[in-house]
Amino acid sequence: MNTSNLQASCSGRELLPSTPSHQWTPRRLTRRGVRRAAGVEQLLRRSTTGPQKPLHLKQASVAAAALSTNSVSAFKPEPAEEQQSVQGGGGNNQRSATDKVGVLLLNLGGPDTLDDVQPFLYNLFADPDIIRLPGAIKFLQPLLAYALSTARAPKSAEGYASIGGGSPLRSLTQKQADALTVSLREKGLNANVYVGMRYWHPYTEEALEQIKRDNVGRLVILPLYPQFSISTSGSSLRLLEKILKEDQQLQGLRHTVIPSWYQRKGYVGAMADLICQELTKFPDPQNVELFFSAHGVPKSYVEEAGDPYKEEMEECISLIVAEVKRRGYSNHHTLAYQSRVGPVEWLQPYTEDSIMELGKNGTKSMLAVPVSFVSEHIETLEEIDMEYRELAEESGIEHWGRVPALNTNQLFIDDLADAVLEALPYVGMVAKPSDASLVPQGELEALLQAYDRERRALPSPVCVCVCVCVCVAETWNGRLAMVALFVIVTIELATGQPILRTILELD
Ligand SMILES: C=CC1=C(C)c2cc3[nH]c(cc4nc(cc5[nH]c(cc1n2)c(C)c5CCC(=O)O)C(CCC(=O)O)=C4C)c(C)c3C=C
Ligand SMILES: [Fe+2]
Repeated sequence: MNTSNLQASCSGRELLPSTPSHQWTPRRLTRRGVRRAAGVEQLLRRSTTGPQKPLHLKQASVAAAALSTNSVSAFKPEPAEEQQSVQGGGGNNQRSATDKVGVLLLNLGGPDTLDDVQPFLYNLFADPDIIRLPGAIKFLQPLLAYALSTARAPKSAEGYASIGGGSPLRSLTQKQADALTVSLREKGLNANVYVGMRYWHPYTEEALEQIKRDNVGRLVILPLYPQFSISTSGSSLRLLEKILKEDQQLQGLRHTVIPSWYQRKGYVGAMADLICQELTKFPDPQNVELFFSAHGVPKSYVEEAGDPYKEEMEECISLIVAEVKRRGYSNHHTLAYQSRVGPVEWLQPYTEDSIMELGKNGTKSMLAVPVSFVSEHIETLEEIDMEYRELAEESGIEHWGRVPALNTNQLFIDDLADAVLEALPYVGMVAKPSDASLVPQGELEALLQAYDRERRALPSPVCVCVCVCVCVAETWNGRLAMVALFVIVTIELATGQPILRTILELD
């Protein structure tokens, strides 16, 4: 496919040439294009001034939506090794015709055994996108992560023990990768699919080592989270950015990111299929509450840092509900947020409160629909299937069901394959799909910048609770907090008393 073919197949889009890694300097902008690009800057600048709608990130996903509406037939991949990619004008692109294609699936990871639970939790709490400390005490993060992971490990391990002694995430994600490889091959693309986990094996670093060994030249990066959150896809992309920057060999690797994909027809359709299948198991399918339960994030992520997660989640639910309705079910539905950690406020309503409220108001049948994750994991198998089910029964709900995770659902996997094929022409390029889609798709740094400025304003849940316990002051005194935190952790480590656990209400 040459440039003109590509532009024809992506009608309405202006494609910009590849730029040197991590520099977004669109060179072939039209006058109108320049105005539009300025618009991106304006959006980003606007976003630093306070808690507003995260338009810029919204548009990252609109860009993805625009890509995703491109039918596969518009992009006809050539057979395997003869794949032609776009000659976008950049020097690097000259190599693209026979470059090996890789797909990197990003996911959270989970402990394989009970012994892995504490070190897994350590990795999680050591992530500055999960716990943000003010600059002056950043150096304490490893110590804090150690204290928190040690305090939480027994409770977490109990949960993992109840689902078979470890997380099923590793094997399920590998199965998804295998299924995606097959689906891509059936669609004409011979690609290697890699799994890169954020907090456990196989780590993202391990995946990238393999990518180097395999001499991959074009990489499509696909976080396995349908909706974008700073704490999930954002964290993985930030790590990737760091690795790509530091590794000489990887700097030649051209890539593109699919930031979120909750709006894709295949994903929405597969979710609607599963919901309708489960509804038929109830005595009165039309009178079942559709109870969407999403993993929560601290409220400040959305309201202060501009995380688009809530907005994308709400849009996702409305698309699924509309699809379910098209199939003849007009059931009432609720969206609630689960898996809160620590004492700060998370997105509301909380799942447990909603279940009790619905029960109190006379709901007798409930179908739980997990939506923020596409594999079974501890929060579906333990939290929903055990804890919330029990709570529902205690709240007077007589009929209970749960929609299974998509795992390797064929419609879903084929849709992911289509998403990869549609993204492939954008590898190493910056795409400006339409007036409504201004955020560059091509470079990690450009994508990350879309949230980075606001992320700096992100208050840490831990910072907040330490504030409450130590100084109960209106203003944050960094030095005092640093000393206090250090003292607490030291006393806890010395005495074995769970001071932090008590403060953070981790039980
Ligand atoms: C979209 C999904 C997820 C978001 C958003 C998210 C944010 C988030 N999570 C924590 C803390 C923990 N998460 C834990 C496990 C876990 N989290 C997700 C998904 C999201 N997290 C999954 C799929 C899993 C399970 C992995 C598995 O092994 O099956 C855990 C460990 C388990 C436990 O102890 O409960 C913690 C802790 C925070 C603080 C956060 C946002 C800031
Ligand atoms: Fe989580």
